Amino acid sequence: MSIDACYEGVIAKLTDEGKILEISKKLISLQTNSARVLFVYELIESLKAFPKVLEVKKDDNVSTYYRNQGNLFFKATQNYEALQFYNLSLIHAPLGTESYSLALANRSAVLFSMKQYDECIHDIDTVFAMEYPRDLEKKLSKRKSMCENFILKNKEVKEDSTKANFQVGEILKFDHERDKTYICASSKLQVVFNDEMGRHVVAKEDIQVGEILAHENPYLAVVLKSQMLVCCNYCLSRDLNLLPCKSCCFALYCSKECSEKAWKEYHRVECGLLATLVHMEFTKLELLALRIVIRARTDHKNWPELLEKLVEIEKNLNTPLRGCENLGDNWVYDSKYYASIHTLESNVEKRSVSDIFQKSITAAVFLKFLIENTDFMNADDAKHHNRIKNWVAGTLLLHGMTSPTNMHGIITNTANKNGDYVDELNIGSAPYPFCSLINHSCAPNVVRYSKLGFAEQILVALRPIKKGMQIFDNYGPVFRRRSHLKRSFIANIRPIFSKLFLFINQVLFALTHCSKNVNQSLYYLDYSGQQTRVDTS
Ligand SMILES: C[S@@+](CC[C@H](N)C(=O)[O-])C[C@H]1O[C@@H](n2cnc3c(N)ncnc32)[C@H](O)[C@@H]1O
Repeated sequence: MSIDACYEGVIAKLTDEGKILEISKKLISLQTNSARVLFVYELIESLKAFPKVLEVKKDDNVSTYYRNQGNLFFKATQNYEALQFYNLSLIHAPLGTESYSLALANRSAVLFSMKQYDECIHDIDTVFAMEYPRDLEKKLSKRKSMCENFILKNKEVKEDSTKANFQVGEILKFDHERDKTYICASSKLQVVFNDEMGRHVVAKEDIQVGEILAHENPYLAVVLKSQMLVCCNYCLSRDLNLLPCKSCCFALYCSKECSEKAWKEYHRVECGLLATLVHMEFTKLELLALRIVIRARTDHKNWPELLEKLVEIEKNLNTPLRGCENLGDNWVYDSKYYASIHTLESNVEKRSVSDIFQKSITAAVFLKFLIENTDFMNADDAKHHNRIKNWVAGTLLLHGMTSPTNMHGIITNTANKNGDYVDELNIGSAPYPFCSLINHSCAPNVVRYSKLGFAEQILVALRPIKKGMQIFDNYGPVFRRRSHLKRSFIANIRPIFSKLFLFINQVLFALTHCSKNVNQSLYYLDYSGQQTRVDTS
């Protein structure tokens, strides 16, 4: 059952029972997010409408099926499809089995055919480090030595391009003095507040076109379903040597480090739920809300430490320290700390009942999964149980509301086989708490840019910005239509700017283009392995 079907099922039952008005009135009367979610939770329970959690286990037969699919594509020299089917095969193979080695060995053949020799050797070495069918040894050793020969031949060319990439990295370096509180931002910017604009960012000094104004990493990120087979599930880098989570069939990582960080920060809780989360088609914003709540807890030693921190965060809500973390002698606003995420705008008072009801259903379903299928809510001390349940319920809804208002899509640029700019590609979504303080305009004066295959964003001045002027970003076409903007920029002048965006993207693409296995990103399979989209350029 999808989450939409769950929502529609609840509405249909309430309509049949003639209870829609009564439930809406009750929901409106509730004052806190936790009260709303716990009310909806009881309602879904009474209607017996909670979905069940699915279990998808690693399975040799499924792995073999996908490996055979990969073989078909490989034979047809459709390397990118073959690679993704081998990744599906790998992700479904129980660790240490023959299927696991074969998926890797076959992927190394694709990498060889794609002339990705370092990556090919990497996969072969991974196979050699495991128990593997001995008849593979001769073939893989031969492939490895062919790679080594090619690498030796190409060494000179590679050294030249490394030099060029290094210079390019220097060009985009953010070396301006940083603000002492908003530490990812230039000291030329200032965060201010007024009733009309909420929190917003203004220029403290004149800013030139092209100046880098901020360089921000996200608090965490969610990779899009369509990109799960080609991107690291933690850092979103596109990598040809991804390795799967040992337990679930949904997460691939580019390194042990990413896999361990993901496990510690949220995957330990999410791992057993991912099959259900993918199957139920939760949106990236809903998944972000869940992941943020989990990470908020794992950022702290235990529940009491988090609950104590929340008291401090709430105390600062209506002060200039909103969202800041106390580092002893200094307060900083930094995406590393949950305070910056907890305090993002939720627009709760502008939301309709049906919107709040829908978001409360999602929150209640997440809460149910966390209570019944994970140990997330377990506290050592029984007296905290109710507080924890209330907090998790309310915070799932809070971030169900902050996500659509604040999250940024992570867009990467793609190249064709010749390395020329082709298109923009959406790979994920993430909270960037500083970038989220920037208001929207159809005539923006800054643009956000993600380096190829990375989640970090840089903020670049699109026009000269005079001291005192507000910094404006363009949130995209949907936001423009929102009626609650107090100052609306009605004229749709995005078409004028889109050419400029394209140009800037192309320039930045050219500057940041690196050879890190990202060029073929237009080729992807839907996670199910059923759909293919092939770039023909
Ligand atoms: C990403 S936040 C921007 C920071 C926000 N002003 C705050 O106080 O946190 C987006 C929200 O800011 C407000 N906003 C964005 N652009 C605006 C504008 N041009 N005028 C007034 N409010 C705006 C809307 O409430 C919107 O949902």
